[in-house]
Parts: sequence; structure tokens; C-alpha cells
Amino acid sequence: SKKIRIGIAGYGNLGRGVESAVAQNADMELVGVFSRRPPASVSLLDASVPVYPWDDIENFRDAIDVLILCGGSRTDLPEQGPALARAFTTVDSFDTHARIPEYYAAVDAAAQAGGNVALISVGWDPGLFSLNRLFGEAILPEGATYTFWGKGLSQGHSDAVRRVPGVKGGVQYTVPVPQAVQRVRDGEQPVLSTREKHKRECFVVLAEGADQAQVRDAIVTMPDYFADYDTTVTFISEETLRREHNAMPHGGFVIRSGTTGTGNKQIMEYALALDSNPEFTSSVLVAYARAAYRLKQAGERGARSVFDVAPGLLSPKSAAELRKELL
Ligand SMILES: NC(=O)C1=CN([C@@H]2O[C@H](COP(=O)(O)OP(=O)(O)OC[C@H]3O[C@@H](n4cnc5c(N)ncnc54)[C@H](OP(=O)(O)O)[C@@H]3O)[C@@H](O)[C@H]2O)C=CC1
Ligand SMILES: N[C@@H](C[C@H]1CC(C(=O)O)=NO1)C(=O)O
Repeated sequence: SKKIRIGIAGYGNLGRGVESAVAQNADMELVGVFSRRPPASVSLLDASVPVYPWDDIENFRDAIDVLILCGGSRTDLPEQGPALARAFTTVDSFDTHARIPEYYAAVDAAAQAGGNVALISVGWDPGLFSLNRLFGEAILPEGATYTFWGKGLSQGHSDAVRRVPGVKGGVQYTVPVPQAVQRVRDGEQPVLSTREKHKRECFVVLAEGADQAQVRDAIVTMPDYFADYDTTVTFISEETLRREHNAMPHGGFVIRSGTTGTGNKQIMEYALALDSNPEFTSSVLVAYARAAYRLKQAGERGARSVFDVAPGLLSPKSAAELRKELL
């Protein structure tokens, strides 16, 4: 039967993860990868998959069913998301939480104009953790919700660090504050500020001639990413970055601690433990690409978040099979 034809827009950690995730889904095929860099400089896991110049992408409107956007949220997606949603049905992982309402509006206008579906902020946070925060609050109206990440590599914060002028390379690790986690697990339902829950540790390779103090200041004061956290910046060599910081593990959990009826304590928890943040996030993007395709086929138009997508649409199984096998 006809396969869902996938395109990848932007080839970094996520792009590579989507390439391997599509290969794990028999109802999908990868049409090609689009990069702003010269195609000859972009090496894929599967050398038989074509790499095309970014500017050729419009020629593929009839060859691609769903385009998965793998650019960075800090500066790429605000521009690429709306531009590409006009021409394609898209899925992206936009994760600058404070800016999601404005991003949703811009992508929705473009997708409506183009007659496409656009699933935004798909991944684990935002994404699967968002869904679990919603379940917690809807099911246990009396209670408190907590989200903890790490210790692990945040791709969004690492991308944001790499975009700072004077930064040649870098990564960011998110570290939960143990005392905060313990108080939540003890059922204290504490009120915790952003700064009390996590610390952020950046490891940066300075570009030739750049100033350390200026780069550190640009990072630690960065709105939406670092300004609300105690953040450290450590300068390292390119060799050290390559040798000691090439793995991208991450994880975390969402807890809803609530009470029902006669004062019974109820705890809901959803957790992730990831060897590879990008490969997991890409696997979420690919499952939602299946849903985006079906929503487009069903005549839906415009932007949607994970809150708007029925879970059954993610599965390659039919509704009847799901009722028989998973319900
Ligand atoms: N919602 C969620 O749970 C999650 C969201 N994310 C989001 O995914 C975004 C992308 O993450 P990630 O893939 O790690 O970002 P990368 O920095 O690896 O890639 C971002 C873009 O940079 C370009 N690029 C990649 N490698 C190079 C290179 N060597 N030289 C020059 N340019 C390069 C690519 O564009 P091009 O090919 O056009 O050059 C690519 O699309 C993050 O910003 C984050 O916001 C990530 C994880 C989870
Ligand atoms: N969007 C995050 C996914 C999780 C990780 C995270 C953090 O460490 O701050 N926040 O959300 C990422 O880019 O990795």
C-alpha cells in the first residue's frame, strides 16, 4: 500500500534522528533531506537518500506528504515554521515555551493559507510531558504538578548557546536540584521557583578573538532560556567538546500530586530515561507525522498542538485493531 512520503528540513541531531526513525516505520519512506549547507557537505546515515539545497524545497510540494522541521527553535523555526507550513503539511518541535502562542498564531495563518496541517511543539517537552501535565490537572483538579529534567543535554538550550556570537561550539546540561525533587517526592507539594528546581551548566568553545566575559554574559542573561536559572559557563577546547560531550542523554519526569474525595492522596507520574535525546524526540516527531498525514487527508487545516491530536492517529494500527489489541 502507499507509503507516507516524508521530507526532512534541516539536518542536525534531530534531522539524523528522523532519518533513522523513518526507517523503523514500514508505512513511511524518506523522499529527501533539505539543508541550507551545500548538499555535498551533508553526510547522511544512509548515503542513498538524496540531499537537496534548501531553496529547491518548493519543487517537492507534490512529492512530500509530511515535512518534518528539524531546525533550531532559537532562530531557525520562527522563520522556517510559517514559511514551510504554507507549502507543506509539517511537524516541528518548537520548544521556546514563552513564545509558543505567537509561534502557533504565525504557523496557523500560514497553514490555513496553504490549506495544510501543521503540528507544532511536538517532542517530549513540549510534547509528551505537556500531555501528562494536562492529564494531571484535568483528572486531579486539587493538587500540584511538577516537571523535572535531567541531568542531561537539552538540545534547545545547546542550540541557543551555539547561536550566541563568539561561540564556535557548545552544549548545555540541565541539572535538577536534589532537595527540590526530594520535597516533591515526599508529597510536600512545595511552591518552587524556576531557579529552585534546576541549574544549567554550559560548556562552550570560544570562537577566535571572541571575549569570554561577553559570551558568558550573553548566555546567562538570555531571556526564555537562561535568565531565570543559576547558570555556569565553562570554556573548553574543541577537542574536549568532541571527546567528552558527544553523547546526548536526557530524561525527566512529570508528577501530579493531588487529593480526591475524602482526602485520599493520589500520585500520577510519567518518566523518561533517554540514551539519546535527539533519537527519542525524532521518534515522537515521526509518530506525529503519521497523525498529521491523516488529519490532512481528513480535511483538517491549520496549526494543532499535541493536545488536539487523538492518540489513535499516532498508531499504524487501525482503530479496530487498537480496540482489539491495546484497549
Ligand atoms: N520539544 C522537544 O521535546 C524537543 C525539541 N528540540 C528542538 O529541536 C531543535 C533542533 O535540535 P538539534 O537538532 O539538536 O539542533 P542542531 O544544532 O543539531 O541543528 C539545528 C540546525 O542547525 C544546522 N546544522 C546542524 N549541524 C550543523 C553543522 N555542523 N554546521 C552548520 N549547521 C548545522 C541544520 O540546518 P541546515 O541543515 O539547514 O544547515 C539544523 O537543522 C532544538 O533547537 C530544540 O528546540 C530538541 C529536543 C527535544
Ligand atoms: N526541549 C528540550 C526537552 C526537555 C529538556 C529540557 C531542559 O533540559 O531544559 N526541557 O525540555 C530539549 O531541547 O532537549
